[in-house]
Amino acid sequence: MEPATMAWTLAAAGFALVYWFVWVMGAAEVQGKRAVDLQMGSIAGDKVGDKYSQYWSFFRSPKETAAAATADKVPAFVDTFYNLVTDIYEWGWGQSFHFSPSLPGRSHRDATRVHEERVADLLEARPGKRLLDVGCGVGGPMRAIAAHSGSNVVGITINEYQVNRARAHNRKAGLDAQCEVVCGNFMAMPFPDASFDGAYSIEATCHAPRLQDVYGEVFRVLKPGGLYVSYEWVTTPLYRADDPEHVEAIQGIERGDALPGLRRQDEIAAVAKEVGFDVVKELDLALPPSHPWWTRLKMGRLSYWRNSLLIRALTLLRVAPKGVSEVHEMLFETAQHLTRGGETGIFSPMHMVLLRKPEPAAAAE
Ligand SMILES: C=C(CC[C@@H](C)[C@H]1CC[C@H]2C3=CC[C@H]4[C@H](C)[C@@H](O)CC[C@]4(C)[C@H]3CC[C@]12C)C(C)C
Ligand SMILES: C[S@@+](CC[C@H](N)C(=O)[O-])C[C@H]1O[C@@H](n2cnc3c(N)ncnc32)[C@H](O)[C@@H]1O
Repeated sequence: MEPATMAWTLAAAGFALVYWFVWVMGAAEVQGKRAVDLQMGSIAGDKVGDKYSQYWSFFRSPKETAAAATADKVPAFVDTFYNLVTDIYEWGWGQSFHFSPSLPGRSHRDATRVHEERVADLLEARPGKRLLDVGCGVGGPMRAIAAHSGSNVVGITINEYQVNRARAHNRKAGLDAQCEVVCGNFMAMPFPDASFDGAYSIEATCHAPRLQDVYGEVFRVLKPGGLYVSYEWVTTPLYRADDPEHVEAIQGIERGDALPGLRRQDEIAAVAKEVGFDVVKELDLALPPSHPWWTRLKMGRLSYWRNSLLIRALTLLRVAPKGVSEVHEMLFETAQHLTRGGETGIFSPMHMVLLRKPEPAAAAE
């Protein structure tokens, strides 16, 4: 081959390789977000590093002091966290920001959908019903539940960037007539009393410093007789506070997921009763016969490596803002702690409670 032809062939092959690596390999789990679209929510490109340091400063003071002194600062801290991670989550995981038990022989997408549709079925959702999605992310569950049940869903999230992403996805899916999204704090919701037929939260209330504050609000906005399903992040009875390995995994999960402190499994139903709910059902969906929820994290090692490389390249080329690599590295570490929590059985991200707001007559008994 002529040297010039050889050079052109090599250049074309190199270009094709880079194109494949960035556009194809780096494509989103669920079509939509690509590596080249990674932003840091509503944070300006040159402020990502500062915001990332600000995020970490929350964990610097001793735990007890931090929890007490900063409870009122948690929503802002959680908002910063979601500005930092939303695009990476969408790109590397999909539009549903939660785990699900794996289903042998079926895709992650199917497993996610089944886990979401279970919520709609538990709520007996159907056309004409108005549901509340407490901590809705970019709306993956909301769209699955609206499509499956025909009900209307209103989602609330503290993060404005997620509101815009969720609205765009709703329009694209043709579900914007059924799905609405509001920016606000689920501990002080901008909805009138008794304005929803049902409510659910999927892996979101773990961000509340006091579970009473969010469960109390859900109780207020539900109609009497209305059902509420929550998938809660908890430590299980296998967790030992005197085992350094257990403590390391749980603290790692808290630091990498913007949690003011994980709750024990037995606290959930107690808080629900305290705010007035009847507990209809309580079940840890992570326990057998369910298949492990953490295998999806373990299987992704090769893609983490690819993603990390891709992010570094895009940062160097100034396509992705500086600081994305650090955030990605933090998520990689968090994935190890979550996997450890799953393998040891000390942690569950899907402790399910089904609650009912009593009818007035029943409440008076
Ligand atoms: C409910 C919450 C979030 C749960 C999960 C959706 C996310 C927890 C950890 C996240 C991830 C970890 C590793 C990332 C990987 C390094 C990257 O290359 C691609 C994205 C990840 C897989 C990312 C995806 C989302 C999680 C699994 C919390 C916040 C309450
Ligand atoms: C892990 S994501 C789960 C999102 C969604 N439920 C899903 O499964 O895709 C947690 C969500 O809770 C929201 N959230 C956390 N604290 C909140 C608060 N105080 N008020 C409103 N939303 C909050 C976050 O903004 C985010 O959308």
